[in-house]
Amino acid sequence: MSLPEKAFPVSWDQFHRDARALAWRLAGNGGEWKAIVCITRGGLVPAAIVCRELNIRLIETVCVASYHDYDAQGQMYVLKGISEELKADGGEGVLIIDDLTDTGKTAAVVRAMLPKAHFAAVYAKPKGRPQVDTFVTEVSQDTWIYFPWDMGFTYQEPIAKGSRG
Ligand SMILES: O=P(O)(O)OC[C@H]1O[C@H](OP(=O)(O)OP(=O)(O)O)[C@H](O)[C@@H]1O
Ligand code: HPA
Ligand SMILES: [Mg+2]
Repeated sequence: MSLPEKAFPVSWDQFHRDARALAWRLAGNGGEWKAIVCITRGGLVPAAIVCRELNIRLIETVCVASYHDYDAQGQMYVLKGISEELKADGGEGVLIIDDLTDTGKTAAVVRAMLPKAHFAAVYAKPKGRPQVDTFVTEVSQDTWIYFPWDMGFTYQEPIAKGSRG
């Protein structure tokens, strides 16, 4: 496993704030969204926050898996697609939500299913940006975002090492 150069750890508080900021941006777009399609699993958390803020009650999932070990992206698997009802009109008025876009490959696969939908992610890396209509924070391509649901509390070595005792 090769670790990425830079780390961007995100706490639950920070994620809640950033997902709410995404909702504010989407509200500012003047959009009336008829449904959310969230890209599992990472998109489930921001989708819960955005649907509460924007009063959207029709929530669909598209189940995509690609990363198996940190920065190694493997084969893309669509485990569950989107309902025919939401795909009608090319997804006009539908909001697609994910936690982030990295290379943009996941976003491209889902966009192809709903070409007229609006794609929103909380975080974006430069390669994925062209796939995203609305996002909150950009981080560099060589940064790995650590989400709070993947983390736990651990002891931190002091910056000046060797002074634990
Ligand atoms: O822009 P890309 O390079 O395609 O990467 C972004 C995708 O990778 C992660 O999902 P992952 O496939 O790891 O599954 P998960 O959401 O179940 O963790 C993340 O949640 C995005 O969906
Ligand atoms: N963090 C977490 N999951 C990811 C990332 C990332 O930076 N890129 C692709 N999946
Ligand atoms: Mg994902």
